[in-house]
Amino acid sequence: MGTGLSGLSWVCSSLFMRAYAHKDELHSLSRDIWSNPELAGNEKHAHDRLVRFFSQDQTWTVQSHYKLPTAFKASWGPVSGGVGDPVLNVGFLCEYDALPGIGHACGHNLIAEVGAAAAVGLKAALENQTELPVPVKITVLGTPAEEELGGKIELINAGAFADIDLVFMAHPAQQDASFHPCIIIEEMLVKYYGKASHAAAYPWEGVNALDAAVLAYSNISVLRQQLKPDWRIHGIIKHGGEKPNIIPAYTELEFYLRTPLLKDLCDLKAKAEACFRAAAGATGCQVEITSPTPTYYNILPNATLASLYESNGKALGIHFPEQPTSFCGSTDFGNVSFIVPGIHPFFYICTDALNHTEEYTEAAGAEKAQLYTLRTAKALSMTAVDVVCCPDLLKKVRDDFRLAKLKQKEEKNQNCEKEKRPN
Ligand SMILES: NCCCC[C@H](NC(=O)CCCN)C(=O)O
Repeated sequence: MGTGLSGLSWVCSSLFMRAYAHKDELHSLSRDIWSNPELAGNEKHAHDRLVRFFSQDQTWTVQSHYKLPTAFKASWGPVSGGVGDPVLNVGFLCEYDALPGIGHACGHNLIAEVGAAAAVGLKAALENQTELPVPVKITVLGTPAEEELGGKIELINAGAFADIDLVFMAHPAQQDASFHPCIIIEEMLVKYYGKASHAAAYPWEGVNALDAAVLAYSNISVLRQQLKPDWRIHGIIKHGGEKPNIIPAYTELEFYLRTPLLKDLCDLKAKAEACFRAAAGATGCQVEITSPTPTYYNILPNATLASLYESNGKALGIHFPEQPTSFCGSTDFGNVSFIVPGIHPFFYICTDALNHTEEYTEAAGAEKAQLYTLRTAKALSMTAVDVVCCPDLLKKVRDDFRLAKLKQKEEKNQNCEKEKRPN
């Protein structure tokens, strides 16, 4: 195989046929994960299932429980190149955590399938190649706990991305998009401490922590009217008391704060904190405010990878609407995008249902999502093939990455002091 062939012609010759051969196995993989939904950090069944999937082909080296109890790593290669040549390590990410009560309502079972399928597809295309411009290795990382805790951030901190050169994953949504920014998110946990008393006999002796929680919730609702259209703040009361005749001595709220820019997040945090503290003042409660999980960053764009993905996707029949999706979520892939050049496209799965609903859970397990899922995996593999085969493209991808980071750095310089983000 020479270096001049496009990803598409390669794929037509080998990858399509061989990846197609795995289609039932891949569907069974995602269906099994879908049937056994597990919350962030507890994805034992999914971890074991994915480890088995890769271990059955002995050309993969598989590390279970890789740096985190439910993370794994599967590596293949390097192929081609001479001894001592620098290796290009292409990463694919699998997510597999579910949501409380509604299972795989964000379709992370399909993210696992896309990651596995794209890696298997790339391996099929590269197997037996001896004339690649650089030796290539494939790494699949099982990245748990996206919905909560930020598994990828823990893996970054543990060095799991240190030797990866490019990273690919894709997320199910309402339409196809080669790039969607995803916004920064920070969590706020608010605890009010009051004083219990008999609610009928001695109400004047109590300090009502539920009143504080309700006022806090209302303060935020009032604040919302004055926020910028692309900011988000939303929360729940996690603990609201024990019994109507006991004045609640303790309540707990969990809020998510989101903005596209870090400097806006600082403003939003300050406004939210004022709302929470005002509720404490009004009721006489003590308040404790913490951010229990790390901040998820926005996704850095990579124009070259996005445009290659779009061309490959179009060749496979993917339609990319002019009007980008209004999906306004957040992901710990954002933090990865600051460390390694990569893409996180969105893909349609043959439903109008919205993420985080029971209808979406059903769609993520349905047979009809398969065509879209595997087509997405193929487009990712083809994009990887393009970059692997063409050193100029690899250089462009790396230049885009540097440029995007530089732009963010300029933005970061306008931020409040205490915010940290990788340079
Ligand atoms: N610590 C809270 C993280 C919430 C992340 C969650 N992610 C998703 O819904 C996936 C969407 C894109 N990956 C969110 O609420 O945005």
